[in-house]
Amino acid sequence: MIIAVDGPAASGKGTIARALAKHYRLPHLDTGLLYRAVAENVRRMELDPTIEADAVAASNFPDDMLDDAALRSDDAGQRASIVSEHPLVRAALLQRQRKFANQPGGAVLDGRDIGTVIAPDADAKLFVKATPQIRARRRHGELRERGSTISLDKVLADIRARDLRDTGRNAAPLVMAADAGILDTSFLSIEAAVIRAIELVERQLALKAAAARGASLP
Ligand SMILES: Nc1ncnc2c1ncn2[C@@H]1O[C@H](COP(=O)(O)OP(=O)(O)OP(=O)(O)O)[C@@H](O)[C@H]1O
Ligand SMILES: Nc1ccn([C@@H]2O[C@H](COP(=O)(O)O)[C@@H](O)[C@H]2O)c(=O)n1
Repeated sequence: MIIAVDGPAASGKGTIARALAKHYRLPHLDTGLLYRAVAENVRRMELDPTIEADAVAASNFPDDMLDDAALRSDDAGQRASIVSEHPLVRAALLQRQRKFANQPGGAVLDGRDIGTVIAPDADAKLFVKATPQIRARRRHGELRERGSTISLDKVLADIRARDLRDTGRNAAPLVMAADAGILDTSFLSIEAAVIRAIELVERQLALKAAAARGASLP
């Protein structure tokens, strides 16, 4: 079974995807980390993230780079959204994500284009959202806990800038798949959001099973 979880920055999609992976005993891939690794590699190689050839040259990073704490910074997220605009960078990361999604038994992947590009035939799709202010507050708290002194205003401005780039780019923009279930986590606790996510997945699985039998659900 493949579960696709998409949504904007800090909407809670990673939290939901990890919980679904645990619930259904599936492996999980946070695809944002791949773009963050390219961005971090660009920085280390002293290349320019806005130049496609530079970003492509940095797309071949070692696997253990995905565990690097540097990838979790606000800056790395911003730079990731710059390198992710390049079609050739997206192409360089495509097979790795598809291979993960199509492994025997299935997987849960979260990102921006999982339900639309990476796994358009996923068994269940969620689009996780929350208001920019709530996302900024959550991300700010998380960064402060990790020792960052970044202000809430800066986190909110960065989230808005990232939303604009992610939804406005030509290559695989952030857009909800037509067959995704919407999960607005703005006023849900993590526990309530996870329960709702499982309900949405179960509903989609039941609808697909009924369709396969030629029946319909109430
Ligand atoms: N429903 C919720 N209520 C309160 N806090 C939440 C909720 N969901 C997630 N969080 C917190 O918000 C922060 C961002 O969540 P998470 O990392 O899951 O978002 P994300 O969409 O995966 O972010 P990114 O786009 O950066 O990968 C984390 O600190 C997480 O614990
Ligand atoms: N499938 C994806 C995943 C991520 N991106 C880009 O990477 C940036 C960082 O992602 P996070 O999930 O870690 O916030 C994000 O802003 C996107 O630009 C992507 O394009 N496609």
